[in-house]
Formats: sequence, C-alpha cells, structure tokens
Amino acid sequence: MSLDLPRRAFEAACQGDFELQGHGFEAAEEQMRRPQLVRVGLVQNKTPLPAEAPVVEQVSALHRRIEAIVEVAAMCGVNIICFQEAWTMPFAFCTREKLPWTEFAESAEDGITTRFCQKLAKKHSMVVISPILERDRDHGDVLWNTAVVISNSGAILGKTRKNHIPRVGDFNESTYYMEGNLGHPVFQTQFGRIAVNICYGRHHPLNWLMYSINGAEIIFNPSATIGTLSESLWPIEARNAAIANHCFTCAINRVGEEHFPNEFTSGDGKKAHQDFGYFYGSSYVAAPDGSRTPGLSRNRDGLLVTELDLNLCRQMNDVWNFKMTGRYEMYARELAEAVKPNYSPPILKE
Ligand SMILES: NC(=O)NCCC(=O)O
Repeated sequence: MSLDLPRRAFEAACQGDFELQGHGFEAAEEQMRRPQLVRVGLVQNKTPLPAEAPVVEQVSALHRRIEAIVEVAAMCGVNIICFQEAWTMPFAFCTREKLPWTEFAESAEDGITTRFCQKLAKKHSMVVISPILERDRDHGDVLWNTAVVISNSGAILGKTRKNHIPRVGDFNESTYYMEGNLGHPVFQTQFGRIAVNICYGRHHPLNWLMYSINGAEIIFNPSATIGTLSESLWPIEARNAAIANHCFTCAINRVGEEHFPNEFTSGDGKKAHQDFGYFYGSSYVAAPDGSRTPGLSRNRDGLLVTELDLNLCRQMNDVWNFKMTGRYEMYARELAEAVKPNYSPPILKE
C-alpha cells in the first residue's frame, strides 16, 4: 500500500537529488490491542566525495548528506531511521590497505559520528541506527564493524557488532576486524523492539533467528554489496527472514561505484583494478506475511519510508506457529554435538 507523504518532503527530496518513496503494511484489527504503528526510514547513498579526499572532509560531507535526508525523514514522521553499513566511509575493505582507511574508525560511545547522530535523534525524536567502523579504545584499540543504536531521547541505547565476516570476492573485511562478540542484542525503543543484522549476516538464517528469539520485531540489515555477487539473492534473503521469524526486516544497500587510489587484485587471475564493482541500492522492507515494499532505485540516493503495524508479527506467529513448532531443543542438542571435533554425523548405510 502506498503511504501519503507531505508534498514538501517530495520537494525537499527533489531539491536534494534523492528518491523518496512511501509505503505501508496493514494488519488485521484486534479487540484487545490497538494498532502499533511505527514508521521506519531506510537510507541508501553514494559517497559524495572521492575516496582520495582527506578523511575528515569525506566524513563531514557524509554527515551533511545524511543530515539533509534525515530532515526529510522527519517531515515524513519517521520514528526509526537506519543508515547503510559503514556509512561514514567508502567501502575500502577491498584494498587490504590499512591507512588511510582505518582512520575512519571512531569510538561508538563518543566519536564524532555518534555525537552527530545523538543530536539528530534528539532534534527529531527519532531512533537512529548508525553503522560505523568502530575503534574500541577500552580493548586494545581494536576495530569492529558496529551499529550504534541511539534512542529518540538522544541517549545511546547500546551497540551491536557484525557477527559474520565475509570471505568472498573483494570483501577482504577479515583484514580489518573480527567476528562480533556481543551476541544478538535487541534494543527496546519507544517504537518497538529492534535488532541489527549487519550485511553478510543475512546469509545466515540462524543469525536472524537469534535476534528473533530474543524478541526483535524489526530487524535492520544495513549492507554494502555488489551486483555481480549478490543481486540475485538480495530480494529473497531478507524477505525469507521476515517470513521465517514472524518479524519485519529492512534491507539497506549502498549505491554507486567507489574508486580507490591504488590497484588491487581479486586473487582470481584477473587484472588488477581500482573499484569494488557496482553497489546496486534496491533497499526494501519485508513483512512477516511475506509481502514487501518495492525497492529503492539501483543507482540513486534514496529514502524509503514505511509504516508498519507491529501487530502483524504476532498475527502471523499465531497463523504459522514457527516459534511453537520449531524444535529448538533438538537443534541445540544436535548442534552442540556437531561442533565437537570428534563428531560423527548419523549417516546410516546399508
Ligand atoms: N559488506 C558485506 O558483508 N558484504 C559481503 C557480500 C554480501 O554479503 O553480499
């Protein structure tokens, strides 16, 4: 269903040269509960400056760009907004170079980006999900791929880290950070319970499952992924996760091409190159009944505003009962055995 958004929001989006779409999902009326309406905003964007520009200028240009998009989100009544993976920087992990890319890392607690997002959150009374490259000063200055979750009061609710690090194509992220160590936290906000499954985690059904087991009603999936690798999977994975877990999922991808100063190879015998490939945008929201919004553009910056009725989560749960029929104890027992070094799978032979 299309959602009516104010005319001035479309005018501002047009002036700011980004796409604006509005959609809504409905749930059945209930006698004992009022509708639980929440508006989410998904932001996809190019990096405004070339990767060669000074780090501080790139970060500042991204802050300005996001600030303008968040203004429009506020006009549209967005309650929770989520930016793309590592939104303050080019996706430089393909290069395997340390400097200057590690200079984009910031403290999740008091880095300039977190402070910037706290101001936005407070100003617009909006929950802000800010996926950044984190530098963890209290633990040996190590880096993490992190999403900071900021309450609509402006206070930091907490942070969550990318649990699965890709080892595919030019996604050389294991050079920079390790698999997250914070488990599957869920954040209770004024607008519902949310979680963040960062990019490559969307290929892991158990990762979605754990956020859902812990109570998430909306799972955001801020990503950075390219056409040749994953575009055929993109429309399916987050949508399937919404169905399987009786929750809403929000898939966000960056757009455009990013060129790096030095050539790198992909270890596939092909020529060295200076870009990652094409980030195809196409951000969308999927509902627990299997429906989904149209995607944002493949090549433009955009804001997707979607109104959800969280009552649909329990309604679908009551219809399909996946949580009730799931054999979690059995899986837990069998998985606990399967990860042991001396495990022998029960394959029965003649
Ligand atoms: N950012 C990231 O984890 N990308 C990996 C490729 C993919 O998951 O499509």
